[in-house]
Amino acid sequence: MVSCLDEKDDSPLFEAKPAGRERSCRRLAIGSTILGILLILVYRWTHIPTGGKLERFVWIGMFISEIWFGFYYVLTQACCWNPLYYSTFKDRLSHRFEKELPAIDIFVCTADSIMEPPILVVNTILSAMAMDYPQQKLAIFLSDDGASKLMFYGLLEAIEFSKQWIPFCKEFSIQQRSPSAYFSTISVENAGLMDTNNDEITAIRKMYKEMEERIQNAENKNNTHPNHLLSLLQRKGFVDWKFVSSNPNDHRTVLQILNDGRELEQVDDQGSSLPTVVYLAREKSPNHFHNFKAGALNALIRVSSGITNAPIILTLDCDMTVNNSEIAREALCILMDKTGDDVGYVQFPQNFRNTTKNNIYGDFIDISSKFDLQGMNALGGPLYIGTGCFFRRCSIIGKKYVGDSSDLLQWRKEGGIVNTDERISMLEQKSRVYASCTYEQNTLWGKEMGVKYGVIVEDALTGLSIQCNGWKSVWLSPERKGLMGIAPITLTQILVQRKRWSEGWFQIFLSRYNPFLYGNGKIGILLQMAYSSYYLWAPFSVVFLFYVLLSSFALLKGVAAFPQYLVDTIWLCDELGLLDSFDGAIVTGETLIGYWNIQRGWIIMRVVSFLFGFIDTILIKLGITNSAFVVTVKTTDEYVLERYEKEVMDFSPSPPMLNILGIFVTIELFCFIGVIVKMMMMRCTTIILERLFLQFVMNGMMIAVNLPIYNALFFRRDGGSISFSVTLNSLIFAMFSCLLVMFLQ
Ligand SMILES: O=c1ccn([C@@H]2O[C@H](COP(=O)(O)OP(=O)(O)O[C@H]3O[C@H](CO)[C@@H](O)[C@H](O)[C@H]3O)[C@@H](O)[C@H]2O)c(=O)[nH]1
Ligand SMILES: [Mn+2]
Repeated sequence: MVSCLDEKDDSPLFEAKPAGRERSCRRLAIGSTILGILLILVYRWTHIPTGGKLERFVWIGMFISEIWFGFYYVLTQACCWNPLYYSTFKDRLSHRFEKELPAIDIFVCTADSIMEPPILVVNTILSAMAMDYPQQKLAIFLSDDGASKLMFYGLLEAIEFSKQWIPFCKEFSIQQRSPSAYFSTISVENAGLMDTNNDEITAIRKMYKEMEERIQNAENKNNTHPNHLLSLLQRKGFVDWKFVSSNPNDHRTVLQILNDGRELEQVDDQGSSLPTVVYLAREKSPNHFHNFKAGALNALIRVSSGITNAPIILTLDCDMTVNNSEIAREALCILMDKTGDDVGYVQFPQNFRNTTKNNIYGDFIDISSKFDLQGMNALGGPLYIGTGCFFRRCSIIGKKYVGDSSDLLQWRKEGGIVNTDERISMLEQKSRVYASCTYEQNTLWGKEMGVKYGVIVEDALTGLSIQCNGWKSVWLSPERKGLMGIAPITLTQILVQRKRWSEGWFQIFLSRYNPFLYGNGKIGILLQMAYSSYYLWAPFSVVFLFYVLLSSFALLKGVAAFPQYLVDTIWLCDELGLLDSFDGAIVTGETLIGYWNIQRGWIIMRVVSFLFGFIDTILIKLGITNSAFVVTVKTTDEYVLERYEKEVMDFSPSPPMLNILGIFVTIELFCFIGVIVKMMMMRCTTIILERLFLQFVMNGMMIAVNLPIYNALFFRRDGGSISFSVTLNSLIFAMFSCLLVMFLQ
């Protein structure tokens, strides 16, 4: 390795490597698949049946769906065309810039102290405070849309604990800077460390446990606060809290600078300064619409600009803890390099610390990350995915890109310094207006400035508009995972989350921000395609349902939906996602069962989440409903957790939207049974099988892949199964529609 001192001062801080051989292989695969698709479409076109009406209808229906699938396939492959991998040289960064590293404002959003318990958020905050970075240059801004006193109290506890935690992390070079995550992995990861420093670890662990207990007690009994915090509480006072009723949606702004990193009033055990910590619950009133997380982020952008105004902003969800202590340095290698001047944000992947071995809900996020989002690097860069993203303040505020390379150093001088003349309370006073309900009236906030309003996936829309303002973005995936969050652990949680995503994305597609229109001339066509492949999840569901049901009903009727050629098997499998992402699954280290689960995951998402996302989007367009940001639950009861750990699918609490899944799988089952009965009665197995082979296989596969759903519908009796009313509805509706089809002429 070259020593730092030998480096010339303009040696690059990062490197972007195209994938050589891999790229050729992918292109070959894409090319041949597209060729296959075209051949199939030509075959469909030239072989439209001339006979019965029903035969024609089925054939043309399948044909139209396949045109869509083919089109969609092309969209998705834009990402795979030219993978580009970034790597960084952190030693060069510290050699050259250690003293001038820019200040960073870290935004953590939370919304509900029941669904997102304070101890979880406290861990996120501690992990960010303890990052490997000059602590006096860090500022944590917590936005609490739940306006919870408990959360506020948790934040005070976090500051106290950080005085021991930060020096501890530094002394032992701990990577995992969330205490709870660290203590749960410690025995495995740091066995050696354990031996020699047992005492210190035991002591800090005990301290953490006590804090955890105090926070939990406060939750349970609304307890009084422990002595060592009383003085702090008295001094800071719950001034603002006096005006907060129990209603989190109707209160004035609560803004408190709990620690000012530059004042050195609070230091850690080693005498070093702590990061600045600010609590914000923006003003809420029933007369104003608050734009969910987007509104919270914009309030944070403004409030922080009055306090620290750091040139770099990191956004974190309340469950995203720092897992790689050097992420800030990783990101700055890109943002501070002179060739990175046009990079508006650096996005880290979302990783989860609670995944199970076989990916029980078949979540495809990992595969998306490794392929699609990674693949966007060469096209201009990935979407912003809401968490784990380092922005230049000016890119997110929305100043048009001017290409001035000195920008970052300039801000560094301005940012990160509180005017010492201003007392903290004056500063609070001044900044409070930025978080008021009315501040944004008649401004460009949410439109041209800051995080964009109007859709419930503020992240995707904001990323797109930053791109369209001329910035690039980078997907950075260091070997040691940057951040770790909590993945949904029941089917309902994941269904609700994916419905929100598919709905928000489709809203973007139908809005004036449609990437093909809005991005026209601003971002490349491949990037427009890549983004659209996500934005079209919702309508995909409709075609998917139509295709699968048409083929199954046709099977029941004895009408052929496919020609009798083997080549279609491959095509068919591809479309059903049965071969979908096999290479992806292998590369991301999925087990075979995990791969199988991913196939089910896609089916369930399409049948339920994306379908409801689609319907809701249409209703919103028609002005019939409004969308809401339903927060993903991040707590759990012990039975749910037990099922999750055993990898048993959990359908509780069986929400009404499960009806559609039940009906779908039951129809599939009835069609399959129907055709078998028919074969036995008519003794014409071979004829039926010959003509309808592919449909038969497809139907059979659907049933095989969905076995856990049948189990929950008809056999399971535990708390995680599907409720009886859903089972009943499924049977009735499926029976009714199969009978209807059978008597159709
Ligand atoms: O009115 C709200 C609603 C949500 N949140 C916060 O937003 C974050 C994300 O919410 P979560 O329920 O965890 O949603 P996910 O689906 O897991 O989030 C993904 O998708 C969201 C967009 O739908 C992005 O905002 C997130 O960053 C991204 O991780 C959480 O910290 C919430 O506390 C708010 O601050 N205010
Ligand atoms: Mn989340």
